[in-house]
Amino acid sequence: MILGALNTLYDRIDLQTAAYAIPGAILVAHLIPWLWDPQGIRSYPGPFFAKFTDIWLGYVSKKGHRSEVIHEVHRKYGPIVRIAPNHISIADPDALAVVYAHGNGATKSNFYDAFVSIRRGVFNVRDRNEHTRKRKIISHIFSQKNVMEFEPHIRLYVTQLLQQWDRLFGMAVKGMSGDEGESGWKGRDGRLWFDLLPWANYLAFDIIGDLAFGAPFGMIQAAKDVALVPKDQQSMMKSYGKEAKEEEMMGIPAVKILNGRGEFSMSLGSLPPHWRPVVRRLPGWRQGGKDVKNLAGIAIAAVSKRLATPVDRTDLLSNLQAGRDGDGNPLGREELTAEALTLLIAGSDTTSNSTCAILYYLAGNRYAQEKLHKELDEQLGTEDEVAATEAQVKRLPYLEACINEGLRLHSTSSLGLPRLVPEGGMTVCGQFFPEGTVLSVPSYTIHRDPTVWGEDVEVFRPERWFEGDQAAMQKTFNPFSVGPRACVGRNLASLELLIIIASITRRYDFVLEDPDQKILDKSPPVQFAKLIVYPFHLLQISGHTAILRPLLIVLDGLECESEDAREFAILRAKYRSSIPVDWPAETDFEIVVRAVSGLFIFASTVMKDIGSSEHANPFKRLQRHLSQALDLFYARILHKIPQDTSEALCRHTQLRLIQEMSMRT
Ligand code: HEM
Repeated sequence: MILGALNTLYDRIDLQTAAYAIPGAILVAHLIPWLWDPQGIRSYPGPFFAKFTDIWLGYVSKKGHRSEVIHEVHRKYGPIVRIAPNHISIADPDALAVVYAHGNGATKSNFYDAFVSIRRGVFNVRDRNEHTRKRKIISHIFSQKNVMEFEPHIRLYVTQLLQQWDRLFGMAVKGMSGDEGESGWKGRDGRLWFDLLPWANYLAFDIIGDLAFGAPFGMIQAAKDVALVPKDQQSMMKSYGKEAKEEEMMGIPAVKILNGRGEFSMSLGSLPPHWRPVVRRLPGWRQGGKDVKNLAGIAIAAVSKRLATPVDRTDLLSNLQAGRDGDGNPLGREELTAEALTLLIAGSDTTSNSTCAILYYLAGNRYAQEKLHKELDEQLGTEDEVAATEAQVKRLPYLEACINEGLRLHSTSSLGLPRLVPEGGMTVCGQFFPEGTVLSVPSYTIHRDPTVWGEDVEVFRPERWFEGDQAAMQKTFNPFSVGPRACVGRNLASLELLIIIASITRRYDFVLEDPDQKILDKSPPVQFAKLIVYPFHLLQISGHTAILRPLLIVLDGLECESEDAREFAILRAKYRSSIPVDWPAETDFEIVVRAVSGLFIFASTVMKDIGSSEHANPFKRLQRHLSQALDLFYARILHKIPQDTSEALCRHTQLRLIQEMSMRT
């Protein structure tokens, strides 16, 4: 019947009429709501197309730079802008406490429907009562006490990761290269070069796999993005408790799929719900739909494996199983799987992207990285434990400032999280918004508000966390969101970041391959940085702390006014942490002589050690530092001793040092 009607219509309408009628109808369909203006928001400025259609926001989201574009829109039009026909973005820190407040009646908007797979989980459930029930079960899992029990597991995987890097480093300094990690690794200039993002993903997936399902995905050990999914998801869910056969499973790239799914859901969620079934079938979107399904498969396989082989410890899944709904009933298998999937998604790429962002900024900022090295060396001591412990990292102000500064510049959820105004409307920053309006506060933009953070908002400068208006900064800093839908895994995420960043920075020095390379603010971000990694704990390696004494005296003599000297101040502090504190401060001639000879002995001894070990590369760094130290030493100290003596001393020391070094290189 419908076909018949369409045929009749087709016969009656000629192509020319259709060419006018179709765009005309589309225009009218968009113009009427704008003229009618049911929410009374027509007066708010914003991009022209965004006033009439959701396509603008959908397009911007699909392109992957939503937060940056919205930021530019705010710079152009001011703090309150219309970014879709029914969506107002408010870039004002004061709005956070209203839009996301406890008890304000606002719910998540239909944006979150695009993130549902299997069934709604705590992240994408929109009904308030349903959310309260789920949240009660889940927040218990993430109590500070429970999170502390996870600490050894986090450290285990950080250790595995660093052992892998050490192994690759050993080969890289011999000039080798390999294909472990998504884009492989190579040795160049005696250093190890690789892309950090895949490794950060392996780490995050293995940690969350262990915490959630009692076993890691094994990505670090395999150095590969791979997870098992069932070929038939439904039947596997029905047979939970039975061990799956090998032929029922297949391997898929989990990280790739997670990223694809994030991009897909983000852009689909920005479109009106009635368009989504059509749009998801379009060529650029079909793969995203498959990713959503495959991702669910990862959770199904992991839950199935875990239920078939129970582990003798508490993990998130056992906590979920112990949870009860309002009537005292346990979660059904679908709900259990949906929540496990939520934790897998929420706890993996968030942590890995944050890790990458923080290390990216540290890699691009020598001063901050050295300062962090210093704090870690001083506080963590000289023990050669690979992964730092919670007790070691919990009160390190500079480490915390580096993490906060990284999260300020690069929050993984930097877009404004959309909330639906409840019955009765909502007044935000003096403006009234009626029921049904969608409001959001973009973290990306408020994290760059110069009135809060200062004029250098784009600069990674951890020091800002010790200056300025602390209350304003704390109020504006929003990486984990606020209110009833704030991140439930925040305690866990913070602990992970502290241990990961401390352990990596303490052990390695890293730089960007291309210093001008910008971090991309895609959500989720794509790969952005290469790291150079090499162990810097020369002194711990050498174990010759006694010989360090004269070296310190030399370094102590240096004044710290120039950039070079600042680096030496950091170096000195680092070395000092390995040495007994009862040192004479004098720099008389005797001591200078001892210092220079000590420097020489130190250098040659360390070089002997290093030269005979596989760590040939740190030697180069030491060599650079020592020759710089000597240059500065000559320039600034030697004028204090008789010239002929100093010249003889210089020549003698320099010559022997150079000879020794050239023998070793
Ligand atoms: C650096 C790491 C992390 C960041 C930056 C982060 C950030 C956030 C943000 C901004 C939200 C609010 C999302 C929204 O309203 O749409 C959120 C929610 C959530 N996060 Fe995290 N998160 C991190 C790590 C984790 C971890 C490790 C877990 C657990 C394993 C986790 C579990 C959750 C859950 C379950 C929710 C939904 C809470 C609810 O709606 O009640 N997150 N997270």
